[in-house]
Amino acid sequence: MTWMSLTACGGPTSKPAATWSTRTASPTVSAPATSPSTPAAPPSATAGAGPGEHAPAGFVALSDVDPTIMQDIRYATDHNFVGRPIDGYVEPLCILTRQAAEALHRVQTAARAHGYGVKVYDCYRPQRAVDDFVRWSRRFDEQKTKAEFYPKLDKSELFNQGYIAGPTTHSSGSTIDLTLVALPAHTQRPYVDGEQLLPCSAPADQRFPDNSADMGTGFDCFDSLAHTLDPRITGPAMEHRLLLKQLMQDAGFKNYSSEWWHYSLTQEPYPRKYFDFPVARGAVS
Ligand SMILES: C[C@@H](N)C(=O)N[C@H](C)C(=O)O
Ligand SMILES: [Zn+2]
Repeated sequence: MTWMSLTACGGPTSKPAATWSTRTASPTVSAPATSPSTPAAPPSATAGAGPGEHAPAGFVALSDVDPTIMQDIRYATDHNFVGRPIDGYVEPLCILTRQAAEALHRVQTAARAHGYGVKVYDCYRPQRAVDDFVRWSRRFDEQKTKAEFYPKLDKSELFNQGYIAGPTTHSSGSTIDLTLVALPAHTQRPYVDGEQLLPCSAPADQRFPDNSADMGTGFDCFDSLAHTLDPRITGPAMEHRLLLKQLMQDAGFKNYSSEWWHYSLTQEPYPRKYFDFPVARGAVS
């Protein structure tokens, strides 16, 4: 994907969506809070959900709350486990409930005292994106980025083993996938669609050169090495995971033990609501 997909807020990601309006409140889908779960019965949140929907009250663009938090919104790009932009990601943008965004701003302030900044990979995730993941998981011939994101796992296991959830708490707007970046942040080279892929579970100098602190694996590495407290992760990588965990817990977030990058606000304003408005500037303007 392009260089422009990795930005600090206030950069090129924050341009307004040009083509769609804000005519209705977003529908929600209520589904059992069984995250993560299997893809057997995807919710039908997309029914009647056109591209003109607006976020409910209380959703914000993270860049409006803290423009210093870096954003690398992978599902708006080719650099993710599917290998193309995902349905519903109109723009590479982090949208969150105001409570989650303000809590993340506190994390950013605390992280700076340790010499780090926060970088988000995913924030609010529309239900239509989850439905896209489910459809993709059933097409066994599509393995474009297996070599990087799930080199040791069969694709059919990704939902079963809890690496992808449907429904997901991301759709409630208070769950974030994120990492820490040592400051000053190094420039990260762009991912080029079709480039040779390196396994996310390889040592830091042998995987995609993300500018984040070494967390022991890359983001969305569907491998047991990504389990937050996996005992094979030691030294600086485990220290980075534990620092992120402490900073996030102090701000009211809880980690998902199978993914070092996945955190949910414990006191979230929309529990078990699965929204489906698009990820686009116009949804929160
Ligand atoms: C897909 C990954 N980034 C993630 O967020 N996984 C959890 C389990 C989810 O989908 O909720
Ligand atoms: Zn997540």
